[in-house]
Amino acid sequence: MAKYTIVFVRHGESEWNQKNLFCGWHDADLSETGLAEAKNAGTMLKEKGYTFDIAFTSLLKRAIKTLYFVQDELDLHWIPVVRHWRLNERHYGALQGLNKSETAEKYGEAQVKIWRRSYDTPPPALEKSDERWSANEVKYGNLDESVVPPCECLKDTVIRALPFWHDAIVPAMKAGKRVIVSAHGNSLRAIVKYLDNIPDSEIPELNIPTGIPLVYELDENLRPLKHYYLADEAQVKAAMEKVANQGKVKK
Ligand SMILES: O=C(O)[C@@H](CO)OP(=O)(O)O
Repeated sequence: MAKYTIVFVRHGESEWNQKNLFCGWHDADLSETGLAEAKNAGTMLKEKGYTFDIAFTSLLKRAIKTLYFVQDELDLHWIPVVRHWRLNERHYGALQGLNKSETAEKYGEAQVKIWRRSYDTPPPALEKSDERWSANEVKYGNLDESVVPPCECLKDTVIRALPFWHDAIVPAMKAGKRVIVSAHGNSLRAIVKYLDNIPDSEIPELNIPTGIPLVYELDENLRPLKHYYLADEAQVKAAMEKVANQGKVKK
């Protein structure tokens, strides 16, 4: 029997998802569709009887707002919310702001897949002089500049996300709290890779859809017993394919 249950949700569609732009640490807002997805995630959780004692999210508004709309549906505005940069999206470096399909036209779909999904090949790095350099943003002002990445491959995201998993999320679960995590496609891929021990060679094929709650049931050693999305299989499959196809040349 499961000792712990944790719910992950990737934020609803952002305005930059809608435009098919590499987003990373750029603080894109939810699109209208994303807002509806966030509310729908809350409704699905409510219908299935989920409730939470604490929530964790990133410093990016697409995840924070998604969490808020989930809380709103569940009438859980009052629970503690811990926001942390370690749950941020993977930093997409100099690709941030570029269109994924146009980048595939220019560099080829295979290269874009490497940049999007390989475990340890990072995208091109941002220069400190670039106006997109994240350390210039007020919200990262209290961070040591050396931890603000110029770009990240998934391996880098695993390395920076796991300390937060172990030091903040696990203790909350062990204290008996029901936890929800609202984060991002790649920060969630990082956590799920760790939980399910997914090999580096298989992780490129994992895509996490927006706005569909993903439930993990864990044993007393925090090993996953099973996981499932709160949506039917066909819907999840289609949503995953949609994410995978974002890196393809537009026909
Ligand atoms: O652009 C991004 O930051 C991420 C998530 O939206 O995209 P991808 O699925 O290409 O890693």
